[in-house]
Amino acid sequence: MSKTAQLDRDAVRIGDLMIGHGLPVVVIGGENARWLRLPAAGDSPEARYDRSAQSDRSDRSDRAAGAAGKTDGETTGEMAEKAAGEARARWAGPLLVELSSAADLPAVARHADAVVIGPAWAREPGLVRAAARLGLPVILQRGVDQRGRAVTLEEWLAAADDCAAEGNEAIVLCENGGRTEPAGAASHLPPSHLSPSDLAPAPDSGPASDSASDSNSDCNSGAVLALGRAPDATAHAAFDSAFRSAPDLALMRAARERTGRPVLAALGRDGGLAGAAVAAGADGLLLDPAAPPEARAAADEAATVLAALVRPQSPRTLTEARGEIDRVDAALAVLLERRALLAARIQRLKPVGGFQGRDMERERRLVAGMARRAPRLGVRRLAPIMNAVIEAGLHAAEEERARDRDTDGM
Ligand SMILES: C=C(O[C@@H]1C=C(C(=O)O)C=C[C@H]1O)C(=O)O
Repeated sequence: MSKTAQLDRDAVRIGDLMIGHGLPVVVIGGENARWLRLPAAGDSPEARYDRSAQSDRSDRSDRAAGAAGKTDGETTGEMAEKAAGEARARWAGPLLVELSSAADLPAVARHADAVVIGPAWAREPGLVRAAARLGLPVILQRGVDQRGRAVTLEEWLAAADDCAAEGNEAIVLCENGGRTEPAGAASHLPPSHLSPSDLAPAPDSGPASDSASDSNSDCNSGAVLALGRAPDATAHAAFDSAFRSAPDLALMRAARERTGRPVLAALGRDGGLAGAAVAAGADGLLLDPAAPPEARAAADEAATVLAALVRPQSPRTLTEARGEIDRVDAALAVLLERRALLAARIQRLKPVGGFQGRDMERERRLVAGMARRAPRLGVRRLAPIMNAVIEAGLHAAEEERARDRDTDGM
């Protein structure tokens, strides 16, 4: 019996984590689920050391290389076994393991809850099919392949079809970034003009190497053009790097619409696009194992607050419904806090502020405006709610002013 027990293509279960349409946005790489990238055979000892140090710094040593670094005589498969086994022993929750080669498959089958196929392999049907046959959910990443070429939407979806052809429908599409369109004037070269020496890792992607593993060494970096030959190269390089390594959210959305399968946005170590990814329909956010706490916080916040606004759900159980209420309340709290700050500002701007300067006509109009967006409550029910909100804001503002006066008078 396969571990996936997949019924429907629009939701995939990984351990106790459900990813899909109509379900809460998941954050992988944070508290919900871990992502382990297996060390590649070509990893130099320095690269392994460097990766390990990054993991240690972020206090999240899921990145196997280094922690379970290769010692002499160890095969790639043994390395994978050790790394995946160690990760499993440290973490009981959902564990996603990224292959570095076909030799890793047995270790993945033994220890992982899902197999991750990195962008380097999306166009290797043999490996994709072999991974699908493990019977685990498959996370299929799109980005830049081993030769520095961006995998197209069609190729990505063809790889998903390869998985499905093996009888595995538990597929999650993960958009990593890597543009097919050139971003800067100097990069109007067809991909076939590229040689490995034209490629450089993105700034945060660790030591440069033309090995397959290193061109895929960071979730979100991919390989970018080093525009070293053009005169305006330096000016464009930083922009190009950021642009090319960011997930293509329009493409992610298209993949979701075309296939009905759940999609993830790979954010790398930067939470900056978390909100945009959620708004674009991501069912989950994938963070690099070495992402700093701020990136994880940004991803969690987008998956909670923003998702409550842009991703209405239809929960079926009491637990699901309460989870959704918690997210809506989180969004309300953020907005109530912002409203109270604005109301306090207004009290300072008005000739007469506070309760003394209360403007009942303005309050009546704002309730009427809100009732159009909240027809279930209507004016009659909203009026007392907003009266309480407004009075709470005025009380907080008056207390703050009194404190300020005391401080000034001292
Ligand atoms: C903020 C103001 O002061 C008071 C508080 C209001 C509010 O919190 O929305 C509205 C009207 C006033 O009674 C204002 O005049 O706009």
